[in-house]
Parts: sequence; C-alpha cells; structure tokens
Amino acid sequence: MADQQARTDGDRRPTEIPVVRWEEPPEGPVLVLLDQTRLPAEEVELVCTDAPALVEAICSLAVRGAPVLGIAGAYGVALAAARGFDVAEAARALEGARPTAVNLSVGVRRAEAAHAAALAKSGDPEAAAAAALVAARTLHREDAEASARMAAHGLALLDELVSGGGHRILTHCNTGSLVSGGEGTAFAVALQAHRAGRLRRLWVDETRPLLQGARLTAYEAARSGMAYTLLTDNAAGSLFAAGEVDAVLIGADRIAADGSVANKVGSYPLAVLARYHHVPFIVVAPVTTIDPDTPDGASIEVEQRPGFEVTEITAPQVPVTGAGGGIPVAPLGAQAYNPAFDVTPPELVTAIVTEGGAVSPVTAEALAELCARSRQVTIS
Ligand SMILES: CSC[C@@H](O)[C@@H](O)C(=O)COP(=O)(O)O
Repeated sequence: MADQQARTDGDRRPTEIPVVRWEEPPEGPVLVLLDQTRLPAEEVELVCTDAPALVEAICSLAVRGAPVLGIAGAYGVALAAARGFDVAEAARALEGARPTAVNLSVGVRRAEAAHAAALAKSGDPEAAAAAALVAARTLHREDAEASARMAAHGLALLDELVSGGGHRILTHCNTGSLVSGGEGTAFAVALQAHRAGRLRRLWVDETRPLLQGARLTAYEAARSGMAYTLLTDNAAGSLFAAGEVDAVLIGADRIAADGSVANKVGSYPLAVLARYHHVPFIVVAPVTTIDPDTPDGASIEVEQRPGFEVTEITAPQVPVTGAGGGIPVAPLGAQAYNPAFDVTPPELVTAIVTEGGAVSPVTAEALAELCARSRQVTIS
C-alpha cells in the first residue's frame, strides 16, 4: 500500500532531497519516496508499506534512474522481510518491475542474499530482516561515495578532452541526485564543473516522452544555480551544427560486457551526432551498471512503455482528459512506438567513467579489467 503526504520542510538544494528514506513509525517500517512524477510542480512523498506499492512506484516512475532503482529495490526486500512477507516473492516482483536498469536486480539480489545468509546462520527472521536492511543501507552509502568519485574522474577527463574557457555540456534524461544516493552520475560531473567555475552551459534535452530533462534535470540545475538551457530533443542537431557543444555526458541503465550502453531513448542519436561533429560522448555510471552477464547490445532487453505516453501529454500540472490520464495530442487509436531506452554501440562511446576510473577506448577487455579491479577493492 502507498500513501501520499505533502512535504513541509521547504526549499532545499537537490543534494539534500531524500529521494529514498527508510522510516520506522510505531505502525511498522515504511519506505518513503519523493514522488518524481509530481516534480517540478510539487514535492510529494509516497509512503510504501509493502513491496507491491514499491513495484507500482517503480513502474509509474515515481522512483526512477538506474542507481536509485537499485537502492529502492534493496530497501524493498528489507521492507518485505521486516513486515513478514515472502521475501523471494517480493524480490522477484521488484526485479521484474523494469527490465533494462540492471542496478535494480543488483540491489534486490544483494539484500536478498544478505537476508538468506543471516537466516541460514541464525534461523531468526528478525535478524535476517535486519541484515537485509544493513545491505540496503550499505548500498545507499556506497552509491553516494561512488557518485563523488565519478564526479571527480569525470571532470578530470573533461578538462583533458575539452580545451578552452569552460565546458558546454549537453545531457539527456535525468542523472542527478534524484537518481542516486549522492549527486548522481553524468549530472554530478556537470555539477562538479559548475562548482569549479568551469561549466559554461548545461544544455538540457527535454527528453520526450516523459520529460525527465525538462521536469527533473532543469529543476536540479536551477536549484544548483547552474547556467542551463532547455532544448527539445530534436533541436540537438542544430546545436551541434552551431558548434555549441563541447561534450555529451549521459548516464546508463545497463552496460553490456562489450561496452554497448543502454540509456534513455534519444541517447544513441546524440552519440551519432557527437561522432559526426567530433565531440566526445561520455557515459558516466557506477561499476554496478556494467553487466558481465549481458554479452552485447543486442542482448539487452529494452523496456517498452505504453503508447499513451506518446499519444498524450501527461504532466502533474495539466487537467486529465485522455484514456492514459493526459491530454491527447494524436488521433484516438493512434499506435505509438515507445521504447524507454536505446543502445549505443561501444565504437561511438568516447569513454565510460566509473568510480573506479575511466575506460577509453571502450573495449570488452578494459571493462572486464575494471570490473575485476573494483571487485577486489570491494572484497579487501
Ligand atoms: C544515472 S541515471 C542513468 C539512467 O538511469 C538515466 O539516464 C535514464 O535513462 C533513466 O530513465 P528512466 O526511464 O527515467 O528511469
């Protein structure tokens, strides 16, 4: 079950917005989410008391973006355990909520494994639930740390690749503190550049059809005091042609072993444009987004979303009239092609920046070596 509650704690910088929060009121533990479908109009929190409510929040994109999906998924397992539900059943439902972002299943499985190990050791469901919660909290903290390291590595790479007086960065979708335990992935790099006085402009793709750029990235950029300009996705070509873009920075939902990058639909056309215009195309993602079990781009399952997201405009501020809950912008019954993501082949990616450093050129060998190195650091 999910409940909505209005926030009362006023204006905060994006880095201080608790996107996912575990609480333990007397009625029992809950997972509190900042409902991203309502931004930027209002900050409303969604209170989940069980895994099905969290699944619903994930499917509706109330909580979204690869790293935070992993964190929320891990807390979802902890919630199921703490409330005495079937943990395996909750884990499978959470994992299946969105297929492309690999971090979701990484987070769910990590908490589930911690729960199973504690149960096997102690036979005590309460101890097992506590272990799942520790796993979720650890993942949450690790993501914040990874975010800070990605920002530093990313800015160092930008400084190396882009000469001149300040960076003009084009970004797509939303990759800031709304998707992370910290300040995000690609957006965190732009924020770091801004703080260092080296961001000339952040170009923000609106990101049709659900406007994660217009609603969320512009919201975060404005609150951070960055110089930003919003553009429609199809204005990117003329922006490149005018020589206004120094680098493209995007996040990733899954990186296959060969370096193919699945990210918000519209990323691949930007990579093609960037190559044609000799502009670096940089992907910023935690190591957990690299999936050694997915060999190549063709093996990545791309989530298909409902057609009404294209045939209707939905936004929290507009009145509801269409069947999907929005304003119709196409004839009734129009069919829509609505993949949530596209896949950029490794040869179009200049570099992949992770908390463990940057890989450039992007090859299967270099990614495997990075993953092995990161695993060693985690274990030791
Ligand atoms: C660091 S976030 C990386 C990606 O998850 C992000 O770019 C993205 O595509 C999110 O898509 P969304 O459908 O809004 O969850």
